[in-house]
Amino acid sequence: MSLSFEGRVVLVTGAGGGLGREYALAFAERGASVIVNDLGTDTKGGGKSSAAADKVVEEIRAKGGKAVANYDSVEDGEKLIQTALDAFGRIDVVVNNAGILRDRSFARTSDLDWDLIQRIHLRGSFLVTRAAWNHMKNQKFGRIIMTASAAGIYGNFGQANYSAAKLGMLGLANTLAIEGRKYNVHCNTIAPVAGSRLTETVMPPDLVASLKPEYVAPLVLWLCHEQCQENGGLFEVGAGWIGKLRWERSQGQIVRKKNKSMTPEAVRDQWDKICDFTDATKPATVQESLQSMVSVLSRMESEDQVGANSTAAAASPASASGINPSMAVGQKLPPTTFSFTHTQCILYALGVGMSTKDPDHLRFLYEGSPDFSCLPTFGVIPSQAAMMEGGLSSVPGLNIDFTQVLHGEQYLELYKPLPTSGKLTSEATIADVLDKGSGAVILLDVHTYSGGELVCYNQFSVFVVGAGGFGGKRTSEKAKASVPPPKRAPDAVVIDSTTRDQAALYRLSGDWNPLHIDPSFAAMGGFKAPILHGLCSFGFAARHVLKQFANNDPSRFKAIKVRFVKPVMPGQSLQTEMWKEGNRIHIQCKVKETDAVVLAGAYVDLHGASEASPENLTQGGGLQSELVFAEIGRRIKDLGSELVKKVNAVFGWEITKDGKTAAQWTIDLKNGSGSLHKGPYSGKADVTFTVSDEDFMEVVQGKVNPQKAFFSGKLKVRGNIMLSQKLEVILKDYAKL
Ligand SMILES: CCCCCCC[C@@H](O)CC(=O)SCCNC(=O)CCNC(=O)[C@H](O)C(C)(C)COP(=O)(O)OP(=O)(O)OC[C@H]1O[C@@H](n2cnc3c(N)ncnc32)[C@H](O)[C@@H]1OP(=O)(O)O
Repeated sequence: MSLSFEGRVVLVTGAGGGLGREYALAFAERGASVIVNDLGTDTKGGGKSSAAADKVVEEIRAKGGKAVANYDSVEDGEKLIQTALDAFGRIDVVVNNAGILRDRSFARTSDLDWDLIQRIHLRGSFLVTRAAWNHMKNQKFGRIIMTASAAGIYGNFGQANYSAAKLGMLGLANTLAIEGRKYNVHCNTIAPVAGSRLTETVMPPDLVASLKPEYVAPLVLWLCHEQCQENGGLFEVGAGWIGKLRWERSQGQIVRKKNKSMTPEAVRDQWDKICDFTDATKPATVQESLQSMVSVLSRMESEDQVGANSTAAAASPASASGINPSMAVGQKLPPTTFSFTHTQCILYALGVGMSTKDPDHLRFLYEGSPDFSCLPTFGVIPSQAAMMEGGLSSVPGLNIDFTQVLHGEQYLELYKPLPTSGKLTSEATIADVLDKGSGAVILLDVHTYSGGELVCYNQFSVFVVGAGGFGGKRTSEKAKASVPPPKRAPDAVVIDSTTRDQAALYRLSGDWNPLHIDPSFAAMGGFKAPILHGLCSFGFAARHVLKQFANNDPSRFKAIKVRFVKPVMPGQSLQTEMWKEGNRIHIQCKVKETDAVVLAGAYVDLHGASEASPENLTQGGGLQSELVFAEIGRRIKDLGSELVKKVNAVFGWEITKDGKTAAQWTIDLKNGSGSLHKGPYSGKADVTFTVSDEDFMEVVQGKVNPQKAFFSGKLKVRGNIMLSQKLEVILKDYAKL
């Protein structure tokens, strides 16, 4: 099928001769209505005449084509576009071709030589394109051509002004390509070589003769056709040949050590490596470019730890081609350290939809709450940092297009309740790589430690759309399986809205993937708008279960598994359906507005309400003070009537234990507060406790059963809330143990 431009309206600037004229004739010949713009100046911008444009319009009309002339300067961009709208009612294609030369050696380039060239080429292209931009966006179609030059790409003696303007146009085109993509407005750049009024001043006549404009125009027509999806490309074209250009970057070299200054001598000493293009990479986006910078930092971190030396190359987008499981599986990412305070815990809780509207949420939102806690699903955050900062892209055998990465599945298991502040170290390993046909699945196992003790384990399943078909296996025994829910109506359903800014808020917890905020990035992944983080919906679902089946007690949480089957858009409502089967709560989440299942095969495993007996606490012997106290708190809460009796005896107060008004007890060493509550935890703390140094030591060392210590009076309860200050001091001292 020949390429038709029937119904399209095309503006060609500088179309009175040379390349511009050729484009205008070619577009018209294929049915386009053409605006032939030419100011009628000479090659240096002098003089003015309507003759050049008129002549081309006549030529077109003589052949039965449609064309009108325009004689305005490209600096009057609006007028050019108005001509198109007046004559034909729309504008589909802009070919920025007009230009003049003011060649001078750099030393002799005057302000005027400089300004004139920038104004006509760069500013003119900007003004004409801007005038057309909204029309193109609104009609969801537009094609723009920028005319650069080899002089800009490579430099050329005597053309400093022209080179600068021409490469400026490439920069303009690169960004327009990104901004226009989702509106089907594409922008490409050509660097043509043709015998024209401009080139005849710098080329021998016989060469000019062989470089005919008609050997350039077909590329321009193709790039401007609706069938062509090329966007943001740069092409050299001439004499019937076309080549595409792209950036290449050497693997480079890290020239400083962490926390050390960077010296010119280090740069000198590594110069050969910095400039060595062996295994060069080809970053195509700012994201790809920055990705390697992020990885460089984490690599420095790991070098600092192991004293190794490495190149930034390994941190730059993988130079291996495609997915190669035999290279990738078993690879470890550099360990990462995640330091956090209550601020991150609260920010995360807000990110997964907690709100002060619900009094139950206060314990996760206010560090002053007596039972202030970290949501269990916060456990994914330090681990994710390990993957993102650790540079998945740096793993040999994983050459991934990050615009195609989706979160496929997630498993999280906690071995201890998460602290509300601290330092966690994570180590990630590529557990397996699967070929799912429509995509590749990368399984990452991440273990997170606090001071050498395992706190949680995550398995991330990363789905790379379109990266399948590399001949790998389809399943893995290492994958944590998802489990379908029972075939009966759910035992409980919770409906909760996400907000329009849910992803914008959630990302502040550390998942900076532009897919969730940047419309152009989302468009590259094939989405109409940025989508919600999978782990945000996951956080919503988990807290629904925690509220429904565990009275919001984070210490009851054991593990969660989720598969993300469809994206969620910020602002949609999540409907979590839950089935209780013993300590396993099966879950399924739908988007309420569309009824589409978005989380499937999911479950939360809870600890039973009386799974850990106080006796068990002493068995480890080496339990840390914080955990002992957390457990004491949990057990005291479960002691029921015994506790009620004891407390009532000590204070003469009445605390009932009838489920909802159960006495609750928590301790947070970092915040130095411990309290017994009368009634639900949203109530005021009524009672504080204290303990002597020796007795506390005995409990910590596991020599004394905390339950017995409590009832023997070694762990004393006091009825004066003001004593919490004293308690704080005591506990802070012990926190150092
Ligand atoms: C450093 C980087 C770290 C990155 C971590 C993540 C960063 C985050 O910022 C990114 C996100 O949060 S993205 C948002 C959350 N995720 C989503 O919205 C994805 C939703 N899911 C989908 O669109 C499809 O399921 C889709 C597209 C995933 C698959 O759909 P299809 O291609 O149609 O697949 P289908 O034909 O149904 O099945 C083919 C095989 O693939 C398996 N499969 C399907 N969905 C899967 C999923 N979600 N996870 C894992 N495997 C999945 C199927 O089971 C099938 O395999 P098999 O035949 O062997 O069973």
